[in-house]
Amino acid sequence: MAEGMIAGMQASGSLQNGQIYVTNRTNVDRLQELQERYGITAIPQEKVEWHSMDVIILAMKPKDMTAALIDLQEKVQRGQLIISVAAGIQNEQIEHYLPDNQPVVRIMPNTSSTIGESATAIAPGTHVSIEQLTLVKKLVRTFGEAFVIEENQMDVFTGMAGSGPAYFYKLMEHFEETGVAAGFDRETARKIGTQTMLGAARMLLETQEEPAGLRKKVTSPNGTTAAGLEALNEAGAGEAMTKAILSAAERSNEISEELKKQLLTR
Ligand SMILES: NC(=O)C1=CN([C@@H]2O[C@H](COP(=O)(O)OP(=O)(O)OC[C@H]3O[C@@H](n4cnc5c(N)ncnc54)[C@H](OP(=O)(O)O)[C@@H]3O)[C@@H](O)[C@H]2O)C=CC1
Ligand SMILES: O=C(O)[C@@H]1CCC=N1
Repeated sequence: MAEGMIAGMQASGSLQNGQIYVTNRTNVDRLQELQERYGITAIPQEKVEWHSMDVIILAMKPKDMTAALIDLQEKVQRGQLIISVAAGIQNEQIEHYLPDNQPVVRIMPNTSSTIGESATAIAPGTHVSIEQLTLVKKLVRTFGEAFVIEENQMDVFTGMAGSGPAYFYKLMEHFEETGVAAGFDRETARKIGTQTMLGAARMLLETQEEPAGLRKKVTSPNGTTAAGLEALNEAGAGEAMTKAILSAAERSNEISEELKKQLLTR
């Protein structure tokens, strides 16, 4: 996810390469790769001048978050803005490990940040100033659209947009397989699917019409789309989408509960 954000930030031209630093715990080759690919500064953790960073973005797996925060306790400056992209980890849980009144913001991007098309949620913690929130919005907009939400909406946002690209890729896999099985070569089947998905998404964005209205315009009485939609309904496609979003949201909540248990022991 970090690479996706870096790619989007860099391509936006809003940030200079010299403004972006990236680090990790162990994988030196990965750092080298990121530095070569994006022209940013990739350095081992011990060489990071933490005090000179305007913003520290935490993009490790939720399971690695507690250790990372404990490590950060000594390094973070008072008032320094901390952004977390970790699914399921609440601002309060992050604040718990950091000095009093540390400004913390949770964001939930998705991998479409790579091409500047993420739908990213922003949920500020309790110690974030208006200026800092403005800065986060500006940063997030370098890799897509920003949605400022209440933190209690974060689990469901994660189910919708954080995980969302995977649902559409999964649909595309089926779309493509069906085309291939019917005799199209894979490349053509993928292009047909991609253009169809892109066209539908742009119609929604550019016409501002209701999805149901656009659907009706495709659906001739007793025609092919009606047959296709009936099959989708019979297979429970609508319910499946709702279930996917809610299951992901539930998992986000579970991750938060798992961290709460760790919190009791540290
Ligand atoms: N993948 C996605 O689509 C999305 C992911 N997220 C969130 O982003 C986070 C990362 O996910 P993802 O990119 O898939 O995971 P990855 O495992 O690909 O990346 C995690 C990175 O964190 C590094 N890391 C772990 N601990 C530390 C530490 N203490 N200090 C510095 N670096 C550390 C790891 O490197 P090393 O092991 O070398 O330290 C690794 O490069 C998760 O919290 C996830 O919930 C949010 C939205 C979407
Ligand atoms: O699968 C995950 O947990 C992460 C968070 C949202 C998307 N990917």
